Amino acid sequence: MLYREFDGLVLDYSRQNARRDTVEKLFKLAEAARLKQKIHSMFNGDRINSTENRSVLHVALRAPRDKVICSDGKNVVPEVWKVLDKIEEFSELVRSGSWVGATGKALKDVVAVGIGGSFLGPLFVHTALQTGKVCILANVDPIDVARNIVGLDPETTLVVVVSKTFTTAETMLNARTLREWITAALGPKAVAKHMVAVSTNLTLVEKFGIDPNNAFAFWDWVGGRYSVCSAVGVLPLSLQYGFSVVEKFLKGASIIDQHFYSTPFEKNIPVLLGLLSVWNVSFLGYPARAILPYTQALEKFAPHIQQASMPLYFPLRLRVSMESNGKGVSIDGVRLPFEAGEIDFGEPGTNGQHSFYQLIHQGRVIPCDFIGVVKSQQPVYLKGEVVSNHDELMSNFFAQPDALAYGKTAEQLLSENVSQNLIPHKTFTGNRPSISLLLPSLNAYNVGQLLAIYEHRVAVEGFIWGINSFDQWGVELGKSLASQVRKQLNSSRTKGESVKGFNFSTTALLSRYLEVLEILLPDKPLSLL
Ligand SMILES: O=P(O)(O)OC[C@H]1O[C@H](O)[C@H](O)[C@@H](O)[C@@H]1O
Repeated sequence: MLYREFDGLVLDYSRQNARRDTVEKLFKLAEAARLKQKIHSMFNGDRINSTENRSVLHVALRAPRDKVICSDGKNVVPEVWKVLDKIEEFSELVRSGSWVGATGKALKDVVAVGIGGSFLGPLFVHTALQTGKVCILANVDPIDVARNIVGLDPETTLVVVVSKTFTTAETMLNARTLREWITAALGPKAVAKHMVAVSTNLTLVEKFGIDPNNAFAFWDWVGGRYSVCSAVGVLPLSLQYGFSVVEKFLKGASIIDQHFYSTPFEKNIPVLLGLLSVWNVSFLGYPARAILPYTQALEKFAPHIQQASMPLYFPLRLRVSMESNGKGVSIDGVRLPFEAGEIDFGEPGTNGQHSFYQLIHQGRVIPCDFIGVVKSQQPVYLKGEVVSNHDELMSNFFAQPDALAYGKTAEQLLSENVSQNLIPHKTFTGNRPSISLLLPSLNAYNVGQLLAIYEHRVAVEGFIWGINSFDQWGVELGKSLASQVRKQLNSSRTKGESVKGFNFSTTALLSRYLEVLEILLPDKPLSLL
């Protein structure tokens, strides 16, 4: 049966372009690729991220206290829990109003600043847990920062700077901007009460001026895009929802870790999903995947799985795959003779149905992940209606996979008296693959399960393709070119130096930018804060 259940979750993969014997062959492929050994290597703390010489142990971040998971022969679980305990204590102090700001007032708002993995995971989980309005986000664009602190009072705001390296240009710029916002209003000493940090680089945290006692550590065996279960996500989310809620999220992820590690492949949800993705990408040649949650609360799930980047803002009152598997060489550095990775995109249903589904139904073949939830976070029954608004939403969740799988034939259209000229336009070939994943509800525990399923699915794909899913060298090239441009802008703006050392096209565009800026920028620099 192409249907699996685990711990309240249901996976239906009967609408793939794969038969039972295809799945059997994929298990053989897994065996040939030594998938089981690779999974065990990851959990054993082997340095499977070989280009960075690091273990990949995000599973340790959500392991129960008594579990033993070693990196370099040392059990890392006690260190993990030391930080979790510190977060619990700190977030309770802030939430109860015992931690006061520089002027003695309790803190009401949290602004968390980060980018990439230090942003998207917390944003996804925050958006999933929040039943009310989704908060506004801030980008490195100064106007966004300015807009997002409108209405916030430095006296009652806590800034959490989230950066694994504590060197990322965008994050550090935003952190400096917010430091200035706080110190201008409350004086330099206020940083101690209004700014905390999450990082692996505690030396730079201290250099920045944040008290090391107010820093929450994580470790180089946690990849940025796999860091939401570290202090990166746990601190801001505990400040927002309380530690006990975040603990449930960690438990949900941990139960999937155990399932992934020990369940035979035929019943192993992340393994089945990973193998089917490899089938779709490498054998059927479908380069994209649509992630379509039928719940608005998962609107930031697809961006997290893509691993895009933007800074974030969390009002306390009440906010992985393309970076991982977007590789062109094998783990041994040999150019791949096939395409790896897929283009992930998505929107919650039914919104997506009114924008890009036409392409999915009749244009390109794009395997779809339909994600549905049985119990709505906010059920609404209108007077006189038997079905709830949520049932209406879920009707679409059930209908769309069939529309894709079965399509509509010319014969059916003829029997419906559709006019001849419209028949080609209304014909749908069907045979378009999808999976359906049904969660019992969208509480913190289920969100943890969902996260871990997708994290491990990405790992399975990478293990089969023989690539390193845990490094991201492609990101570095853009960063170093941006830094050259920044230097040029600096020397042009301060010393009037002309643009040099770039290709013709960039030189022309950059010169034009500087020329127009000269005309448009007023004499005095604008302060947006
Ligand atoms: O947490 P940071 O060190 O500031 O890094 C933030 C992000 O930087 C880059 O974009 C990396 O590709 C991401 O994986 C990382 O999450």
